[in-house]
Amino acid sequence: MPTTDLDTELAAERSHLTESRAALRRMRDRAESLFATGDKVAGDSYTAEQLGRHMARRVKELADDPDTPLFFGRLDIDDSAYHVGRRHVTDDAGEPMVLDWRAPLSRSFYRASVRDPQGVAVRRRFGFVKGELTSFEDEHLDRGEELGTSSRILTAEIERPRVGPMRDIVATIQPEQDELVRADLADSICVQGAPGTGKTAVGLHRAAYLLYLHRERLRKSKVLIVGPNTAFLSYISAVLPTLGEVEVLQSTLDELVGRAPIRATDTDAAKTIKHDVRMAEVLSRALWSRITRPTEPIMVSDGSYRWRIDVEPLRRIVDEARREGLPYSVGRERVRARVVGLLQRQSEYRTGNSPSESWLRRMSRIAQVTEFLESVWPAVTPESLVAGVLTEPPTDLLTEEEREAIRWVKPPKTVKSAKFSAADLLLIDEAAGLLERETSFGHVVVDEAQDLSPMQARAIARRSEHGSITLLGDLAQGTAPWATTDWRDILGHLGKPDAAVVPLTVGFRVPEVVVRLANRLLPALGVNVPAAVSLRADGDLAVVPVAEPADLDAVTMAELTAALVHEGSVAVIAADAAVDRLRAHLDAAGIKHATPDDVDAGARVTVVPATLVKGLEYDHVIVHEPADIVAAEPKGLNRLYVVLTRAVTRLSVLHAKPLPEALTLA
Ligand SMILES: Nc1ncnc2c1ncn2[C@@H]1O[C@H](COP(=O)(O)OP(=O)(O)OP(=O)(O)O)[C@@H](O)[C@H]1O
Repeated sequence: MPTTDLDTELAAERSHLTESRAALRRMRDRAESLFATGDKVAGDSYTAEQLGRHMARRVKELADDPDTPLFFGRLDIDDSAYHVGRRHVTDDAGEPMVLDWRAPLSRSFYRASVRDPQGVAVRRRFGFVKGELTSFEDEHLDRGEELGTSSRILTAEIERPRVGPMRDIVATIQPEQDELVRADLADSICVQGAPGTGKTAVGLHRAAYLLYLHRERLRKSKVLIVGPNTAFLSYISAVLPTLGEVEVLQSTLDELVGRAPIRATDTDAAKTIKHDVRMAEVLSRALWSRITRPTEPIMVSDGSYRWRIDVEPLRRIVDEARREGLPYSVGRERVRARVVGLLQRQSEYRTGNSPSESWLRRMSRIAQVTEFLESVWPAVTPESLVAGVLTEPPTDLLTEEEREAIRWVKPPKTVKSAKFSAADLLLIDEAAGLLERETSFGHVVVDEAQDLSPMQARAIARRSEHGSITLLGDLAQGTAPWATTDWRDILGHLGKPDAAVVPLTVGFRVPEVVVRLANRLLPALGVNVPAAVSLRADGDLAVVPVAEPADLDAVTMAELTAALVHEGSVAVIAADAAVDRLRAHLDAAGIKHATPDDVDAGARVTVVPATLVKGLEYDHVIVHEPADIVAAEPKGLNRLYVVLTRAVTRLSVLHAKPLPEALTLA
C-alpha cells in the first residue's frame, strides 16, 4: 500500500508518543531514585517523612497507564505543536513534550473556535485503541473548519459500550462543560443539568483542575466529593486517580456526619421533621437557653489568701462572651479564662508577683471555678443536646403533633446508651457545629444535590464556610421527600446564596428516542427545568406490554438473555421489593450478576433497586414494571424519570400493569 501524507503524520505522532513514554519513564526513575535517597538528605525524621510522602505521591502521579495514550490532542500555535494529555511530560532538558490538560495553554484545546481561534491554527484529536494511536482528526480553525459535536472521535467516545467504573472525559470535554471545570476556585457554582449532560464528569474534572491550579493550598485545606450512596461513589471512584489525583476525600453525607453508629430507624414523619430547617433553631435555642445569669460570687482560698469575684463582674463576663457570638464551647472556655484572669489580677495585686503557669492551670480547674461554669454555662456534648431535645421536644417552633412524632417513646437511661437514627446523627452534627467550629474544606463538590434536605445542606455549609462549592443536580430527579424545586433554597442553606445556577442540556448518555420518552414525564414532575436534548441519534427503545402479570419475570429473563447478545453492560431496574426475587431468577438460570456497588466484579449484569440507580448508567436497561416503581414512594414519578434515563444504548420497558398516565401522553 502506498504511504500517504496521513500515514507519515500518524507515524510521526506515534514516535512522539513513544518518545514521550520514554521521557515519562525517566521522570519516574528520577523521582524514584530521589524517593530512595530522600531520608538520607533530609535533616530530621519529620522532614524525611514529609519528603517521603511527597515523593511517593510524585512517583504515583507519574505512573503510566499502557492502555491510555499520554496525549489525546494537539494544538498548532505559531508554527509550534503542543500535545495535550493527562499530565505534563518534559524531556531531559525540561522542555514540554506533553502539556497537562489543565495547563493554561491547554484551555484552547477545549475552547478555541472559528469565531475565537485563540491563536490556534489547527486542533488535532487522536483516536486510539488500547494505548496505541490509530487515527486523528484535524480542524483547521484558520481555514474556518470546525467539527463541534459532529467530531467522529467525540461520537465514538460517547457511543462506546460502558462496562465497569466511570471514565474520565478529558479528551472530549465540551466548551460549556470546560467553562464550569475551569471556573475560579473562589466561585461557587450550581449546575442544573438534565440526565447524562455530564454533571458528575464536570464536578470531578473541576476538582482535578482546582487541585492542579492551587496544589499547595488545597492539599492543606482539602477537596471533598459528596455523593448520594456507596454504589455511586464506587462507580465514580476511579476517575480522579486516573487524572493523577489520589488525595480527594469521597464520601456519602451519612458517612460525613456519622460520629456514631446508626442504631435506630425513624418513621417517615419523624424523619421529615428532623430534616426540617426548624430543627436548627430548636437545637440552637435548647443550647443557648442553658446559659443562666450568675447569682453567687466566686470565693477561692489559695494558701493564706482569699480571692473573691463579685456577681457583677461575673455577669459582665458572661454577657460579653455571649455577645461575641462564639461557638458555645469556645465561649465557655473564654468565660473560664476571664474568670481566671480576674483571680490572677487579684493575686498579682496582693503578692506583687506574676503567678506561675501551674497556678493558672490549677485555678482554671479549681472546684469553685468549675462549679460556677457548670451553673452558668454548663458543659454540653452534641449527643446530650440532641438527647435532651428528643426526650422532651420543646414547645416553641414545633406543633404538638410534630413533637410527638420525634419524641423518644422510651428515653434511654444515659446519653451513652442512646440509640440514634441516621437523621439523629445529622442533628448531632448540627449540635456539634453549635459547640465548636467545623474545619472547612477548600472546595466541596456535591453530586445529586437536588435531594439535600435543609439540615444536610447545613452540614455541608459548615464544612465549606471558608471554601467554595460545586453543586450538581437535576431538580427533575429529586426523589427525597424534601427535594427542592428551587435551587435558591438549597444555596441559601449552604451559605452560598449568590452562586450562579448554570444549565447543561446536551445529553451524552441517553439516545434521543429514550430521552423523548423520559421527557414526557417532565410536565408531571412539578419543576421548571430545561428538557434534555440528546447528542445521540442511535439507540433503541422497546415498550413491551405483558398480558399476564405472572409472566412478567419470565419476559424479563428472556429480554435479559437477548440483551446479552450485544456488547456492554445490562441492568435490570425494578422496584426495590422485586429485586431479591429477580436476583433469585438469575441465580437459578446460572447468570452471573453483581450488585451496583461492585463495579469491579466484572459481571455484565446488574440487578438494581430503583432507589439506588441515581447517577449510574448501563448500555442496556431493562425496566421491570414502571407502575410498581412509581407506587413505591411519594416521588415515584421522579424516580421513574431517573430510571428511564440510565440507558446508554437500549431501553426496554416491560409492564404488565398499565403504564403511568404521564408516560402514555404523546
Ligand atoms: N464531553 C463528554 N465527552 C464524552 N463523554 C461525556 C462527556 N460529557 C459526559 N459524557 C459521558 O456522558 C455520561 C453521563 O455523564 P454524567 O454521569 O457525568 O452525567 P450526569 O449529568 O451526572 O447524569 P445524571 O443526571 O444522570 O446523574 C457519562 O458516561 C460521561 O462519561
